[in-house]
Amino acid sequence: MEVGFLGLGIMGKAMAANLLRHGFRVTVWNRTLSKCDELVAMGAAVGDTPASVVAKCKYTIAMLSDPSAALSVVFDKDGVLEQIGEGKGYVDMSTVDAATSCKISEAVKQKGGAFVEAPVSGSKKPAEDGQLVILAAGDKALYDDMVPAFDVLGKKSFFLGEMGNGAKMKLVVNMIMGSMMNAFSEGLCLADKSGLSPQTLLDVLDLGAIANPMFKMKGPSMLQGSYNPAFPLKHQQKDMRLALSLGDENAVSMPVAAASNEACT
Ligand SMILES: NC(=O)C1=CN([C@@H]2O[C@H](COP(=O)(O)OP(=O)(O)OC[C@H]3O[C@@H](n4cnc5c(N)ncnc54)[C@H](OP(=O)(O)O)[C@@H]3O)[C@@H](O)[C@H]2O)C=CC1
Ligand SMILES: O=CCCC(=O)O
Repeated sequence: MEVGFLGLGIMGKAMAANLLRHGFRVTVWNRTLSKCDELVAMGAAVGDTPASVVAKCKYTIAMLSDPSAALSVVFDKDGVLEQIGEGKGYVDMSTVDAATSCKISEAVKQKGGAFVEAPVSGSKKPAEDGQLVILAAGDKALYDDMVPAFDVLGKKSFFLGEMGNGAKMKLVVNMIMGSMMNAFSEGLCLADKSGLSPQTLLDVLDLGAIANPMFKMKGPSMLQGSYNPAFPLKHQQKDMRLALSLGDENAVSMPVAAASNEACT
């Protein structure tokens, strides 16, 4: 199966590498083209523009920072829209809002192409290990075509129905995660400043009802003050902001998320 891959950041690089390791023919593109070099060394081809990748590949995946980047890659000069068409599919796995997904979907469909939004839960290591959770929505036929790729990229894929449901599910998940991480950070600080051992707190939490893989993974690094980004704070804050907008659209009061968003800013 030949796949185009647009966006080789923390996630995209790991995901494209995974596809290559599993025998997919992959043509990559990144705004900063030099980031393609590592994937080329693994056997990837390179496209000069998003349009050239879409022209070459029946299916193209994108993994980009935010709504602005996702829209730019589709609508700008040399973008996806210049080459998408009948028989081609575009899959955006970035974390964006539903309105962005729907705008891309309408434009791709007008050109005769098919579109699936498929944001993911799971960070850098799950991306490297093919253990992401894929939250897809949109064109069911394209989703079905992409299952072999999704099965390599993730441990579970959900098809959530109409366009926008993938984006909304992802934003709800990351709103909860951002709120949890704020409480976790405050708890570690309170333990430390009140004379308790933060390590003992990690041990207690890991044995109790609120034990979870994220605290177990992030806790030790936080105690060591090691913050090598797996999920950049700018993206978590983007997600909190988009989730709060989703709350506003649905008249849902979210004071915890609002406070957490302020802490991310
Ligand atoms: N990191 C994580 O743990 C997770 C991240 N996500 C989501 O996945 C997406 C990618 O995240 P991540 O890989 O961490 O982010 P990075 O910041 O590492 O990479 C962002 C990518 O987007 C590209 N980009 C940014 N702006 C533009 C633009 N205007 N035009 C074209 N390309 C652009 C960057 O290109 P360049 O290299 O040129 O800057 C890069 O390839 C985000 O939506 C994020 O919220 C989802 C799950 C987990
Ligand atoms: O969007 C990124 C979330 C990171 C994770 O799910 O661990």
